[in-house]
Amino acid sequence: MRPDFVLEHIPERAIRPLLIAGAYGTLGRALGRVCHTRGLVTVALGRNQLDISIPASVEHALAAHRPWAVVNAAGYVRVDEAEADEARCFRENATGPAVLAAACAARALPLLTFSSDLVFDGQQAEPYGESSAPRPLNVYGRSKLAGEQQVLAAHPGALVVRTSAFFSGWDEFNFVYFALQAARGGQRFEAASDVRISPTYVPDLVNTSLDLLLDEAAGIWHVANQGACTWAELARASVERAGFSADLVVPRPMADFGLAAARPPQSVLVSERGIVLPPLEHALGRCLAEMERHPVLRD
Ligand SMILES: NC(=O)C1=CN([C@@H]2O[C@H](COP(=O)(O)OP(=O)(O)OC[C@H]3O[C@@H](n4cnc5c(N)ncnc54)[C@H](OP(=O)(O)O)[C@@H]3O)[C@@H](O)[C@H]2O)C=CC1
Ligand SMILES: Cc1cn([C@H]2C[C@H](O)[C@@H](COP(=O)(O)OP(=O)(O)O[C@H]3O[C@@H](C)C(=O)[C@@H](O)[C@H]3O)O2)c(=O)[nH]c1=O
Repeated sequence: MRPDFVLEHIPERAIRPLLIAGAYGTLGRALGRVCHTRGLVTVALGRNQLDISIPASVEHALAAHRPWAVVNAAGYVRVDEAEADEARCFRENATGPAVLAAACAARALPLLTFSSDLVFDGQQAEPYGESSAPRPLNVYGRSKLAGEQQVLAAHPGALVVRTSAFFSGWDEFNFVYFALQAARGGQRFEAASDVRISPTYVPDLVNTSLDLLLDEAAGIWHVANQGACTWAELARASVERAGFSADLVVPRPMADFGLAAARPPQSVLVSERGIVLPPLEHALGRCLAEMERHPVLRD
């Protein structure tokens, strides 16, 4: 059989890479790791190699790497700092994704990008589905909503995954890690007892988002683990399951934290479109098992 005949029958995604923008944040690193496990070839670009808000930078990266699809893991996630840093927050969460979307649309490339539960105001009694009306309460939420709208206007086939409250055993930049770190040091950990969220285990998020991308899903999808709890309940469950006293977790009203940005009292996500992730308890168990191999639980 001639080699060129064989190549004709290999799918594009087996010979062209999946391009990951914002590859060195929590989500970007997890995407790289899961793609490696799944045998998906990637090209991982940090801000120095690809600034998503600069059209020439995006054009250069797409021309140089010829990906079969693009995943945008970049973003501005400092919710309180965003209140006084609106221009940069919008550049990274709205302009950047829109620039990527236009460039991908021009090349008919699939695009996966991420949004947040903070597009909602928390006034609805029930969990939020994809069709629920967004009404953000803070600059970060407004920037994510603008990003969703601008991406889908430029590239109606883009996949926009709304997700929330990451936790992971793969890095130290998340709430579960902070709670365990405090407990391990015998310190009390104050956590909000009046804000309900859908905590999301990053490996589950990444696997499901990649499945949706490979299935050529488009539009807005809610992807979070099944279940909901307050930040205080999440801290308590994490600390207890890791073998520490739950009394170390001190429940407090969110107002006591004096944060710059308003948070919705609830931003629980469900999917009306049929996506179901493993239950939160199961995800937390896997996260803690992963953390046993991590310094947080070692002496
Ligand atoms: N963390 C969470 O709980 C949630 C996150 N999300 C969304 O998930 C995405 C990823 O979040 P997460 O991994 O936590 O964030 P991180 O802050 O860990 O990573 C974001 C990365 O994006 C990079 N970046 C920022 N602006 C640009 C740009 N213009 N061009 C290229 N890279 C850029 C940052 O680089 P640098 O370090 O140089 O700034 C950083 O490496 C975001 O869109 C966020 O809104 C959604 C819901 C929940
Ligand atoms: C540090 C800390 C925070 N909290 C509360 C306040 C806050 O709402 C929440 C987590 O703190 P953060 O400021 O890290 O997260 P916050 O900015 O509220 O959370 C959001 O991050 C952005 C990026 C998103 O898109 C959301 O989905 C959501 O996860 O927990 C405590 O209760 N105790 C603590 O010790």
